Amino acid sequence: MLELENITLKYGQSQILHGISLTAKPGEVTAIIGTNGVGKTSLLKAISGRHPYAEGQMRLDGAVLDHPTAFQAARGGIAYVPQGREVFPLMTVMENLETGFACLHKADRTIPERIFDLFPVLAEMRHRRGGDLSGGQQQQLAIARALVSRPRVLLLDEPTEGIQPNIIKQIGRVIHQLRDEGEIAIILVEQYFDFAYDLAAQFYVLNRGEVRLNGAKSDLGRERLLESFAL
Ligand SMILES: Nc1ncnc2c1ncn2[C@@H]1O[C@H](COP(=O)(O)OP(=O)(O)OP(=O)(O)O)[C@@H](O)[C@H]1O
Repeated sequence: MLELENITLKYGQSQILHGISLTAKPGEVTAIIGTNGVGKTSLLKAISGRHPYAEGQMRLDGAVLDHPTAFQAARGGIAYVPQGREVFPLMTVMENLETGFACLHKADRTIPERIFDLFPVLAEMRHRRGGDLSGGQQQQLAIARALVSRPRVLLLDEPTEGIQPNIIKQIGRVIHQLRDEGEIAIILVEQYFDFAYDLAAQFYVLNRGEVRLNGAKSDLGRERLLESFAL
């Protein structure tokens, strides 16, 4: 379980996150929603060590992760699929997947076969260059690369952005499957409300770097979530 307590984050003098507390449990999707610029990506950057949080505490399965670097967060079991995917265009699909090895001990540096069960298209395209894949295929590759490190926490930043509807469905099915296996806590930042609503059990609605509303989907209900999301 990932726990954040009163996390703040600054870019220089400008404070972007103002005391975010959040819990994400294995076997559940926790959605972070909110309009543009409220701090969703910044929160994922804080969790993944891409940008250090200023104050607060982060714990994974009870152990404090004290201002981890990106490497330490990844080694600790936190995998990040960034907005825009960041696939290496000149490297093959296999080489892109192997970049997921960076945080692993040598003995663990294998690509689990199930990656290709989850994303059969990547098996077909394993020798193609990342830059030759469609946007949807690149998104699948970015998720697969994150899974190579066998994470306990998977951070997904707008996985549906700019993706065709049929691939969105496939990505949704994979997230369902990972969720139902019960091993990974999935944190989903998403602007596509129905996609998040279908997958997530817990919601955090951000506004100007603060949690405006949070709770279980079953308690909050669709109308209330939609209303707060739109504000
Ligand atoms: N590297 C940076 N330096 C300075 N300000 C930044 C930086 N990155 C983001 N910001 C600012 O921080 C605020 C929050 O940005 P962030 O990307 O976290 O929001 P978001 O909710 O993910 O938005 P979007 O949905 O558009 O991605 C914005 O005002 C943004 O301009």
